[in-house]
Amino acid sequence: MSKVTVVGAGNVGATCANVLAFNEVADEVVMLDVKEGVSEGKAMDMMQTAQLLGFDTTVVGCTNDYAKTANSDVVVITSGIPRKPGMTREELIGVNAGIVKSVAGNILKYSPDAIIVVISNPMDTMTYLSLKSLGLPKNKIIGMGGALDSSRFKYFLSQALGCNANEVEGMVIGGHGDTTMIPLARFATYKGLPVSNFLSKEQIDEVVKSTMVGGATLTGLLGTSAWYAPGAAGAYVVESIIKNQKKMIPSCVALEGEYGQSDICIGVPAIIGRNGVEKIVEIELNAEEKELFEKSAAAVRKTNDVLAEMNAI
Ligand SMILES: NC(=O)c1ccc[n+]([C@@H]2O[C@H](COP(=O)([O-])OP(=O)(O)OC[C@H]3O[C@@H](n4cnc5c(N)ncnc54)[C@H](O)[C@@H]3O)[C@@H](O)[C@H]2O)c1
Ligand SMILES: O=C(O)C[C@H](O)C(=O)O
Repeated sequence: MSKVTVVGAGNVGATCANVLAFNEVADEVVMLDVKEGVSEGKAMDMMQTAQLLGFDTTVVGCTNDYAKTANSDVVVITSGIPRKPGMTREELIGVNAGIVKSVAGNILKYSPDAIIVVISNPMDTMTYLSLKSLGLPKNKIIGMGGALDSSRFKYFLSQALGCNANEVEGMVIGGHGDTTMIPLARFATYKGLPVSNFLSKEQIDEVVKSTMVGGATLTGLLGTSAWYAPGAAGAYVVESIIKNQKKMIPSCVALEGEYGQSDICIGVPAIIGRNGVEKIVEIELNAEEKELFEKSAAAVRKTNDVLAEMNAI
């Protein structure tokens, strides 16, 4: 019997729960929100698709009732405010730090063994906050950003290549921010061949730029931030945990010396399985990529420093 809780039944949380149910990733999916009746309503709506779509997962909604989340194997935290056009993710820290900290504490009371997947923004800092405030082993806290950013990278590459996105491989590491993401173009491939065989430097630079502001572009179009790919990316990480798939997923994890960094949570390739972060994969970065990674880590640290100023850690 596997159980996943999604906290925050807004755009991202409900989409994540829907994908988890549709793909029968877990036997039970619980959605929890502070808004009276919203989780219950969305859960009922999803359950009314079960016969149409043919899934057997049970979806349960609740209003702030953490007892219903008890003994979850994985808990996904999406609670908090999204940005509006023109804002950065970092500007959300003032409101979201308090929400994420209290949610994470409540979750731990009922599911002490759960693996926690943090989605709320600014995600790298919210992951660091969860790690520091919960005192859990570092393998149990995973920030989701790299799965989404890599998916966007592959999308933009496929558009430039004029090919099927499923034939493209690529990874984005670093922070989940408009200026901190590092799409690793040097390692990106189309059918196993370096994309530089097919695209000019200018085209690749354009893809990198579009990827980095992928979230901001959608926020401009939608008036709030995106949810289909973010929700699906959250479910993709959860599936690798629940089914012990041990996929290599660029994820925000605690570093202790890897990539020359310590006391930080930031995006690097990691093997994600039943124990959460099973292994951090160290890839050989060149001088330019190393410099970008150091700059990205410095920016993430600067946002983490705000947590102390707020007395959140
Ligand atoms: N890491 C990523 O890749 C990524 C991707 C997309 C969105 N996000 C972030 O995810 C968060 C949610 O985005 P969204 O579009 O779903 O927003 P949303 O406003 O649609 O949903 C957020 C939900 O959280 C709920 N909530 C607020 N406080 C709560 C609490 N204490 N307990 C439980 N629920 C609470 C709200 O009632 C709301 O329903 C934002 O911070 C956004 O920036 C991150
Ligand atoms: O862009 C945002 O603020 C939401 C999210 O981090 C995203 O990348 O879609």
